[in-house]
Amino acid sequence: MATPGTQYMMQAGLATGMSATAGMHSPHLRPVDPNLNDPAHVLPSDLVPNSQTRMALHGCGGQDVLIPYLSIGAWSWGDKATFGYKATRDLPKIHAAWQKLKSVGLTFVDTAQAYGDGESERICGTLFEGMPRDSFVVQTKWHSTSTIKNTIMQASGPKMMLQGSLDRLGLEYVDIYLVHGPIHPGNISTIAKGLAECMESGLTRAVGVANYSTQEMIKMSDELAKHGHPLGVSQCEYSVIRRLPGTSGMIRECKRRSICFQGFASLAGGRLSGKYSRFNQPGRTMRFSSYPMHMLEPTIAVLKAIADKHRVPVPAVALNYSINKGVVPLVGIRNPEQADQDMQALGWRLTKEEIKQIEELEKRVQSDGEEEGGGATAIPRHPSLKADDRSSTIFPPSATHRITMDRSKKPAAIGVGASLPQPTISIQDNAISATLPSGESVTIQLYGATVTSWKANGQEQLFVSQKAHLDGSKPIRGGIPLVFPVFGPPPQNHVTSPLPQHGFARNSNWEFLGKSSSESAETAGQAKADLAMKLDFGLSHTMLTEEFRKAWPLEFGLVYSVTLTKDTLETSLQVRNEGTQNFEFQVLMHTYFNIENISNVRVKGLDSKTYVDKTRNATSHTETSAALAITEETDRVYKELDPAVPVIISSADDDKPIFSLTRKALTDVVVWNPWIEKAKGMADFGPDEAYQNMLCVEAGAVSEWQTLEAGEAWEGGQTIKSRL
Ligand SMILES: O=P(O)(O)OC[C@H]1O[C@H](O)[C@H](O)[C@@H](O)[C@@H]1O
Repeated sequence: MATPGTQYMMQAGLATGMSATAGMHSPHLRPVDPNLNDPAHVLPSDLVPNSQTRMALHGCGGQDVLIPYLSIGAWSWGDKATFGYKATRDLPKIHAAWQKLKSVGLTFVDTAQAYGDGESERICGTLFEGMPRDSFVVQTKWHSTSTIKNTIMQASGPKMMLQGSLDRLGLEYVDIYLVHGPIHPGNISTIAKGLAECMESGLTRAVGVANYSTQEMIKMSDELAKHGHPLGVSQCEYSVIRRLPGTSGMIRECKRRSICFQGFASLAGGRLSGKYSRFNQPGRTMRFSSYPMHMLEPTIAVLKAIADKHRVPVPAVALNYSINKGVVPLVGIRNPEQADQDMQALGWRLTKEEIKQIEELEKRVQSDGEEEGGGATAIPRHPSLKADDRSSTIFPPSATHRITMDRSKKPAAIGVGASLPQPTISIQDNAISATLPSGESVTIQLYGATVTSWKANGQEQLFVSQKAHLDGSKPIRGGIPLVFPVFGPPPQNHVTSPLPQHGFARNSNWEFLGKSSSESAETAGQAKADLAMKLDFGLSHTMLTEEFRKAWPLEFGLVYSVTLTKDTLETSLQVRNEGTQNFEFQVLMHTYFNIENISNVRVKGLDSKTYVDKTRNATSHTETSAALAITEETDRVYKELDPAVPVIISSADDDKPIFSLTRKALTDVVVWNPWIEKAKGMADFGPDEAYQNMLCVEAGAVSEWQTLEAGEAWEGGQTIKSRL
């Protein structure tokens, strides 16, 4: 079985505006530097592929997989969330389209475990029935997200999941098996091992990657080579209006390594099919390259003029362009009419002048922040896997990138499911907000991945200073700043010495990696699947400012997950060492709790614990109070706590708990209140008396250093319950 809800994950990625080649999608134009244009990878000029022509793609044991120059995209088959699939209406049309395609020899289907939660693969199975096995080529994809299954299975994940795909397809082997995105829990060498096993056990003839950056693709190619296997395919978004894999050199690198480059969303979600206009916009779920149609009018006019000249339909011109550029285009086909149009992409070639005409236009339509072609919408990249030049797609190019969605064009919060009330997510001013149907909500700034609001029971649970800077100029005073890789002022003569207080995580721009609603339910215990939402954020060394990178020149990947359930807020951090040397770090979740009055709360669960009192020259003491009252400046690091035993902020009046805090792998708890003088002294703290309305109880691993070996990962987190 495919993981239930994966289609909603994919849909959520689309709904949040993530784009296939530029992370968050913006309709703002930003021309591509024409000097980046690299024609070196074009299809040899003497080759005019028709529907019978085959390309050799490198597979296991020196055997080639022969594929047509055009692939049929099967995402829409069975997918309700994005394509509104209805079996009674759509299945007969798919079968009719298949008959047409089959009759001309176009029998190369691209599907995935995630499409329609496995339904696409099942439909493919019905198409292949009775066909000789060598008369079609099927490519499917391992849904490589960090699910519990994938995490536990590591290298055996791909094979195990491929078995499920084969069951749905009704086949003994697939021709090509791709990793759907670089978001797998294991590192690339682990996944390469898994892919090698898939080939060696005869379950697939070739393997490939989708949505990888060039560097990741190279790494996978090198890792597979260690097992004696080639990387056969690299797949990213590519179309007339999204040529980044070409301009960035990715396709050239594919050519150099004899990797078949495939481009998905070849018609930009139907925008290049000629059937839409500014008066007839495509549906909101068609979010690949979702430029407003009026912006594409000049492009479509040129495509149309060329189409008329060659007496072919507009989509055939767009697809022919991809083929000319050395790309095997994938095109979603749902009915015989589309099959008819798209198959006309073959058997002729655009002239050089026509290509130039299209490219002149294309330069005007490129979107913001784009680099090269990895990172699909549905499968955002995993920062811990980044080992390169940030030349990927989900991570925009500049370390100071922001979501720059035009507010007027920005989608409102969009439900991610169809029937039951579902959580919603929205994007506002560089922040992601999630709201549960029951009303609880959370907001996370991309700056620092700082949680700045958590509303439960109709009340704000977190304190944020009225003078806090939310513009990225300073760490945010309030909410839950994340402290990494050093707590407090860094020690002298240490690798962290050049860093500012509390490190760089709270003052770096993070990437939103996507959401899931099914996984979080398991971690949240009682919460139902549709009543929990997990939002993932990523930061890797390549995303740091130059200054931070210099100050801490280690290769790392962080994934910070914020999970909202009806009763809890959970934050957890995964730290991965992506380099070749060990490193040390400290981490802390610096939660500012919103309280009515400091004199009316007590902190419990610290009794008999040793603490370092930072207000008394960092001397050590033992806590004697079972219910600690805060009556002065307090700055203590309590050590060696059992993470499973809650630290509780309770009411002094009736002893009732207000917040409880349990932890995972975080054995220290810092209690901090600046009190009167310090509060006045902090420029970003206000109003002065607000010290009475906040208390920081911070879960961390700060009294010692955590050592992380090369290639290893560490994970820790906290779960907060409020107004119990
Ligand atoms: O002002 P910041 O750098 O945000 O630090 C705020 C506080 O964080 C922690 O609670 C430390 O224990 C305190 O010593 C520090 O004053």
